[in-house]
Parts: sequence; structure tokens; C-alpha cells
Amino acid sequence: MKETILKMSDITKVFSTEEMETHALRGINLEIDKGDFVSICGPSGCGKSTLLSILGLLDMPSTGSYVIEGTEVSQLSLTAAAHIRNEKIGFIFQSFNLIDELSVYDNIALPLRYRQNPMSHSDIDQAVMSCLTKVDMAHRTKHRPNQLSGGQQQRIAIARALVGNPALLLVDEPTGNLDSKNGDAVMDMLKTLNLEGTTLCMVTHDPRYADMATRKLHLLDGKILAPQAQTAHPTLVDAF
Ligand SMILES: Nc1ncnc2c1ncn2[C@@H]1O[C@H](COP(=O)(O)OP(=O)(O)OP(=O)(O)O)[C@@H](O)[C@H]1O
Repeated sequence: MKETILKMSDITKVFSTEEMETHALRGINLEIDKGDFVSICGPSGCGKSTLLSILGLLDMPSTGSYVIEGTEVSQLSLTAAAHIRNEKIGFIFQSFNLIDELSVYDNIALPLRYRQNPMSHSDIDQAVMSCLTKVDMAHRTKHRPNQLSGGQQQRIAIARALVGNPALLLVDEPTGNLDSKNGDAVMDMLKTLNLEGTTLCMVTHDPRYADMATRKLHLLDGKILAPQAQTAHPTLVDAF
């Protein structure tokens, strides 16, 4: 039986300045179930990053409903949003976003140390080492990120995203800073994680990588296109 992780209904986002209003999202309807691997494609400026930010509670929608695992999160305070983000969502960015002053081990342990319910040292150690093993980097705990290759840094970023056992992994152009060999290896790793049960939502410009997802969404002008219309004459629909 399918288990819904998140549901967005009529989500809009308007950026307003004194001179103008930009309608970045114009009514997004989206449901993601446990085990899904969703890719999001679309031209520059269509709203991909805005959608990912709202999915990850890094930004709030202007209107609409957003429910994560049964909790309405569209109107939360910044502090409440940060708690839910830390507990339920893992992020993987194009630029890795690792902290060069910390060891690989401490980069991965960091999200666990900021949890509302503190974990014991041994539980943290077990979680960190298990994720490092998953990404084949258990031999690099003491290195600093800037002592690793780009592909290795992205694998550490994947381990950091996984360590809190998030309900959802949000992935933004994960191969953007990698050559094709390392990009393919990172994508194979993400695909394997999905086959093992991790739920993923990924923005990518690369059609080959988008095809690795189990569901492909195309955004245009802040709306999701109908699957059958994604290459021909687009019509705008809900992505249920
Ligand atoms: N903070 C902001 N203030 C004003 N307008 C914004 C802001 N962030 C995004 N926008 C606008 O919202 C629209 C969607 O931007 P977004 O960054 O989500 O697009 P994108 O699809 O991720 O683009 P790209 O592929 O180039 O990264 C664009 O028109 C952009 O100019």
C-alpha cells in the first residue's frame, strides 16, 4: 500500500519588490510517496529552485497547503520549520556545501548533534560509520573535505544527507560540479539508495539522469506539465 510522504496543494510563490512581483510558482499540486524517485526538469527560471526550497522548508509558500507526514507545514515559524527540516529532510547540493574546517566524520555527525532529542556518542558513531560505509568512504573519516576529490566530496555530502534517516532526500543538480565519470558514479549511488527504499526528489538539467527517476516532472512558468504533454503541446495539470 502506498505511503504518502508529502502533499502540496495549490502552492504559489510570489517574490515582491517595490518595482515588481515575480510569480515563481503558480499552483503546484504534487504528491510524493515513500520510495518514489522524482526528477524535476525545466528551463532556466521556471521555478525549480523555488520549488525545491519550499519542499525543503528553506522558504515558505505565498499560498497553498503543504503537508509532510501528516503535518501542515506551510505556515510554520522559522524555528519550527528548522526542526522539521532537520528531522525529516536531507539535502544534496551541486556545490557539496561541506565545512572545510571539520573532518569528514564531524561533517556527517553535525546534523545529529543539532537534533532536538540528543543522541548518545555511540549511536552517533554507529550512524556516521554506517552512512560512510554505504558511500564507500569509511576509510576517510579524518580527512578534511578539501583533501578529497569532487566525487568523494559529493559522496560525503550524500552520507551527511542520509545520516538522520530522512523521510525525503532533496537533490539539486548533484552532478553539476563533477566530470561525467564521477557524475555517473554519484547517480548510480543515488539510484541504489532509491532501490533500497530512500525517497528522492531531484532537480537536474541532464535528461539521462532525469530518466533514472521513477517519475519525471517538467516545470514551465511555475506550473507542472502533464506527462503526455512534456515534449509536444504542453497543457498544465496537477501531478498526482
Ligand atoms: N529571491 C527572489 N526574489 C525575486 N525573484 C526571485 C527570487 N528567487 C527567484 N526569483 C524568480 O523566480 C523565478 C523562478 O526562479 P528559480 O530560481 O526557482 O528558477 P530555476 O528554474 O531554478 O532556474 P535555474 O535553472 O536558472 O536555476 C525566476 O523568474 C526568478 O527570477
